[in-house]
Amino acid sequence: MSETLLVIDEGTTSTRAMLFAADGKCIGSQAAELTQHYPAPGLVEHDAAEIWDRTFDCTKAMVEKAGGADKIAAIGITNQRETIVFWDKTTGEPLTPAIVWQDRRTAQMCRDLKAAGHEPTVQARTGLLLDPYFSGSKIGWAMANWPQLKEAGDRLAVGTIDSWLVFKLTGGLHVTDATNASRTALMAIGSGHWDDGLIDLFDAPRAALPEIVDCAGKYGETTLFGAPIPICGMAGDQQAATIGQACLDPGDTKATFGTGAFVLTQYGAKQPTSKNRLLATIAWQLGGRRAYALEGSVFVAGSLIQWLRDSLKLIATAQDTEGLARSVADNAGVYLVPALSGLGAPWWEAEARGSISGLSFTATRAHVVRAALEAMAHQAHDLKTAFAADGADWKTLRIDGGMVANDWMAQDLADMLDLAVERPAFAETTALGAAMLAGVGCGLFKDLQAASAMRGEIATFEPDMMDDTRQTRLNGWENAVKSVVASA
Ligand SMILES: Nc1ncnc2c1ncn2[C@@H]1O[C@H](COP(=O)(O)OP(=O)(O)O)[C@@H](O)[C@H]1O
Ligand SMILES: O=P(O)(O)OC[C@H](O)CO
Repeated sequence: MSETLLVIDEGTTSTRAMLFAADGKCIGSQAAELTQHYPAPGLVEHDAAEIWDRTFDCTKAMVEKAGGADKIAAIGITNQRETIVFWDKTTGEPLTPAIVWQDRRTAQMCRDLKAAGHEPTVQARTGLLLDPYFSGSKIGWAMANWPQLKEAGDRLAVGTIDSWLVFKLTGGLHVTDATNASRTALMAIGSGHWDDGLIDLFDAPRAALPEIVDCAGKYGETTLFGAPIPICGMAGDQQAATIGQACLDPGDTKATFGTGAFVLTQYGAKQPTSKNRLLATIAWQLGGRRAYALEGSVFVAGSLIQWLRDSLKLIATAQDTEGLARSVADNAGVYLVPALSGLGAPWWEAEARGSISGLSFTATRAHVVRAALEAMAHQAHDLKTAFAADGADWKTLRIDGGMVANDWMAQDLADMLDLAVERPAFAETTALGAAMLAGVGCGLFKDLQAASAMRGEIATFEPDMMDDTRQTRLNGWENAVKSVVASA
């Protein structure tokens, strides 16, 4: 049997296909950018047809690189979560733009549902909060505002990106994995089934929803690339990174700094309940058994660096941030609160907007850029406090994502969190986690523990900061957050 695993990693800003050997070595990668559509302030859309076309091209390139479809043991899929696609089951064509996880169009709907007292029920059943981030309100909004969806009748299919890609790859299979389903606000995470009460609350079309399946197994196969290739692994990208970082034991914690930043602490078989506005989510489901995680979702991380580059033109490339941060001794009192699309955990203030404060004539471009990078550790510190209050103390933090190539930022995280921060030499942990799941699903590995041998070398950043320096920073951050968040 071939031991090569092909991963499709469909992220917010790009889609890629990668090839992995069973020892975790990455033997090929092909990526393509995705167009971000911003039709109005707060609205973010993708073209699902473009997502499929780019994904198909990247996958085809990797099948060719492997030497043909028969050289591939299995496909694993991982994806941006919560983003919702509507398509026609008979034509396989999207019926509307995809509404992206960052989209805030349902802020009012969520406020109204909250005012009507629904949040405690939503939180108890789904582990989530009433926020436009999750798919449920997006689905309800689309059903009410895009008439072609009701007109499609029983031809209508709804799903997150995993569902959409599996449908296209297999030519009709309509499934979603439990981790992606756990982000819709329509699934009861205790049972792993769609919840009729939540479906009614958001006015979602029950018959158009996919079947919920495990994160590993033989779901179906694709014949689009010559010989059939089985699809054997599926998980949302943050859950896949949790697996790729081998966070398999309760307490193990990872933080991914990509477009946003997402911290997940492995919780084991018991469903967590947060009293500190963190999320309870499914880490994976295997053999019908669920492992849970506590999650802190931060909406703006790498996108802040892109904004400094593209809108403020303070830097030419994201890499420039490291040299600029190092070029000054401290932040000169400048703090940046990156609430450019509201604040996520632990504040959940959809209406909050960003700030740069503490400016004096001493402040330079380097101080503002440094303040932007420091904001990552400040946000992580807020999460660490919230996780600890929920009984989940971090012992170390395993980091990944595009931003952590920045050594200065990795060290600042260790310093501000006062924790050892571990960075794998191979940073594509999301894809690695999907490869591990596909390996389990096709029988290459007996379980995730065995698959975790795919994880490679780790570099450790040890904390090296005086307590009073850390405290000064935290005080400055707290004041800056208070000025943009009513509840702080
Ligand atoms: N050296 C760097 N320092 C800071 N940020 C960086 C650096 N390199 C890349 N980034 C940021 O990382 C992000 C890309 O990370 P990635 O994990 O690929 O994102 P996603 O999976 O969300 O599309 C970009 O927003 C970019 O600005
Ligand atoms: O595509 P990413 O890596 O920014 O991840 C997006 C998250 O899944 C949103 O919840």
